Amino acid sequence: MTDKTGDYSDTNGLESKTPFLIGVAGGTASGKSTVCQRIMEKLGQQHKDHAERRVVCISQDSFYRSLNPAERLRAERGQFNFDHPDAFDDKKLLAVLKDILAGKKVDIQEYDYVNNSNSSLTHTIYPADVVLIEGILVFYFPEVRDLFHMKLFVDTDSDTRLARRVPRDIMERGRDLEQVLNQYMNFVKPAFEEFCLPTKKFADVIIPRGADNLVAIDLIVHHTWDIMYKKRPGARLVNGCGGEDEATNG
Ligand SMILES: [N-]=[N+]=N[C@@H]1[C@H](O)[C@@H](CO)O[C@H]1n1ccc(=O)[nH]c1=O
Repeated sequence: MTDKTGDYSDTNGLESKTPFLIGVAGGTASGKSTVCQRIMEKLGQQHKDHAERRVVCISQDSFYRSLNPAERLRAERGQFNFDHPDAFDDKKLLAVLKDILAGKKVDIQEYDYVNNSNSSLTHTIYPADVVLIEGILVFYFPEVRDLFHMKLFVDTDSDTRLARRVPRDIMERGRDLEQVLNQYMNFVKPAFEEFCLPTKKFADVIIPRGADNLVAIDLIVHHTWDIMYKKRPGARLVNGCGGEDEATNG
């Protein structure tokens, strides 16, 4: 029988199926990306070829708006606020998410933190079952927030986040300690409190301790799996999400 949401017995059903959109918010260095990676691994998608991957992740950082010359100069001196909503091109993010929901493939630019701008590198996101979008302000813009089917907030202590952020910015983003701490105190911390933390109330699930919280991640993976695949008779379960073919049970 065809269940109320339509017949998914053919694998082509995926292309015509709206992807399950998961927003993952939280402060900088809270573990958002790692939570997304764990969810992708557990759904058995991490090592698949891009074109066949059924769970993908994009970052809100790919949607930083272009800076004018004066802003770029400030950014090089660590005097530009990348944690403020105005730093993002939310209209572009909204348009891309709507394309993803329409089952279209989209090209996403890789952000270059060293040069504070989008790099020429892009990667293609093919139609997928589950699309994760992670970023400090993914719940700030109402039209973007309203597109998510599930909203997760990664709630990690600020001191833990700072302790992670300092070495990362120095080693991976070519900054010095003084600049990192100044930027944190002048922009990152105040903007987190003013713009990011208030969006926690929109979350469906708050994940204390982020990626270390394996119980929370397992609950989220199983719930996502149930929503996405229990409806597809014959869908194969992988990576401990049930371990056997789902028969149609009417
Ligand atoms: N600076 N600062 N903070 C933002 C924010 O905390 C985080 C968002 O992922 O990336 C940081 N960020 C963003 C753009 C950039 O060019 N450099 C940078 O460090």
